[in-house]
Amino acid sequence: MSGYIALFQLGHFTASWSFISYLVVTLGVLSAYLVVTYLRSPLRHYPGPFLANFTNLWRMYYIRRGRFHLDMAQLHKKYGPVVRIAPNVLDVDDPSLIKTVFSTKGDWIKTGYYASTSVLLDGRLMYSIFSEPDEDKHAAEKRLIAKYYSAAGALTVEPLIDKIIAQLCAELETRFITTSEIGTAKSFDLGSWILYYAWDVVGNVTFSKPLGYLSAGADFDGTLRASEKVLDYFSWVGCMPWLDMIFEKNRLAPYIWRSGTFVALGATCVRHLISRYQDLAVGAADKDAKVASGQPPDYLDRFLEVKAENPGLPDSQVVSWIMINMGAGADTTAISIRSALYFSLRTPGVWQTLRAALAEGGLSAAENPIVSFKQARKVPYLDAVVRESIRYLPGVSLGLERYVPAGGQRLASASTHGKAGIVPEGSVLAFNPYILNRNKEIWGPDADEFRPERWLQGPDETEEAFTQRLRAMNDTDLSFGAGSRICIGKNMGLMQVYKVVATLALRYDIDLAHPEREWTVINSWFPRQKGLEVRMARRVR
Ligand code: HEM
Repeated sequence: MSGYIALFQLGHFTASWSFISYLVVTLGVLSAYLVVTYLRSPLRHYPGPFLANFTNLWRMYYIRRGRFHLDMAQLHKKYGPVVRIAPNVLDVDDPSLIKTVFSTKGDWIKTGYYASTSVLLDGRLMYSIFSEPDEDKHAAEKRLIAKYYSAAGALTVEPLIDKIIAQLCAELETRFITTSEIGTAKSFDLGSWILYYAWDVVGNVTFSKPLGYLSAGADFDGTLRASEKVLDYFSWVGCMPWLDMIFEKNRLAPYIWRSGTFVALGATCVRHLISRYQDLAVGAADKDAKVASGQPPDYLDRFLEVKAENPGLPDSQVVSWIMINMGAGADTTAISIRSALYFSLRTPGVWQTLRAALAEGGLSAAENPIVSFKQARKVPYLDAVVRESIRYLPGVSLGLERYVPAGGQRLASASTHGKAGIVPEGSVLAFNPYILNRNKEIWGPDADEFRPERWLQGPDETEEAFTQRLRAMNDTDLSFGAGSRICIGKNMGLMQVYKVVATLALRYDIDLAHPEREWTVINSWFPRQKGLEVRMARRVR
């Protein structure tokens, strides 16, 4: 018996010993790897959080917390304009570099961060216009569809947008706006309705069919939640893009991880394309007949037109374009509309000034039940409110990352921080619109305040001084990116913010239900807000 015990103890001891040996070896290898990573990094002299010296995990962890824009603001306060946030990545708050990095030359390539938004097709990664790293391929693709998103192109879908704004108002009036006394109005989450609206717009401009969220008053098929999950995933996995191959971009992933987030979005888009082909086959979706009946062509009509003009263009390309409208067009627009409403309602005097400005601009609910973009653009204070809202909380509030091209890049802004010099080719510079949009040298000491007036000429400001100030603001504002990779949907997104804000302001009295409460912002590349609770009443004055 005692022999067995001795043997067991020996076995136990041996097992513990081998476990300890493995642990020591693993920790040793890991430490050596981290130290070598640190020593090999040409960026190690730049300041930043200690752990970010060794691994991308620091950045990934903080991004996953959903408040990275605020974390970065703190870090820039502490370390200055250049902060090292990973062994190979610097976050840069230097407006003087924007024209170099975000130019139309296409020498600053998008990093692997963007790749996870691509889909795997027949075992091959299929880049989208958003994620394509090859600038020549990107330019060739963009050329095919850019005109449909230009200022003039976006105007052609305005009637499709108007229909959904009308539906938004009708749904709100039926469900919540039942009185002209704001004191007795019931409170509700306007933020969710703005999201339903934005997704229905995407459906209507892309397929001439709203997706049905406004009429359901809910995320009835889970797509909106799925889209949030896609963004949550994209925001952190991009820090170590190879992880995407394990979690998503392989044939087994959907079975193992039940992820398949981009796959699900892709499948929805394929369904819409098949449905259009079926309609075309029975003569139910002919574009010319549609136009003859007074309806504008939708984006899918346009994409199929491009496909017809370019034989050989695969259906997967059309699906990729549809996915862009769905994935990039709805959440960003909803976020920007929510910001314009929330910050204007919350900042004393702004909402009242906006309503007075709309009236001075000759707009009224009776004459302009749905405000046209042309009319909205004529009201300078509305323009100021929209631009300030997007500056204050840009629809993308994580770093726009680019690889430093051949020859490296000198960072003048880092000269006060140790061994500044040339950042070598292949390093990554990240420009976070949220950070640049709060740069005090450009926006003034009150950069952290919401103040639409900054976009207007001051009472004591000369024309020349204002022009100069405006130019500096425009050149720094990365809310829609810039250069060859500027947002393709900027015109369509902006048009909706102007129209929806003006229409709601003219038609309704709106109060925040809890003015004392801050809303919640979860930053997953798009900073989505929760808690735009309001009371709304029919406007009688
Ligand atoms: C107010 C709403 C919007 C905001 C704030 C916004 C913001 C941005 C930003 C900051 C970028 C630059 C990304 C980078 O350089 O890394 C971008 C790119 C892009 N956006 Fe938007 N966006 C908005 C609306 C839309 C809409 C409606 C669409 C739909 C078509 C869209 C499609 C795209 C595409 C395709 C790109 C990539 C462009 C390229 O790489 O050539 N966006 N957007």
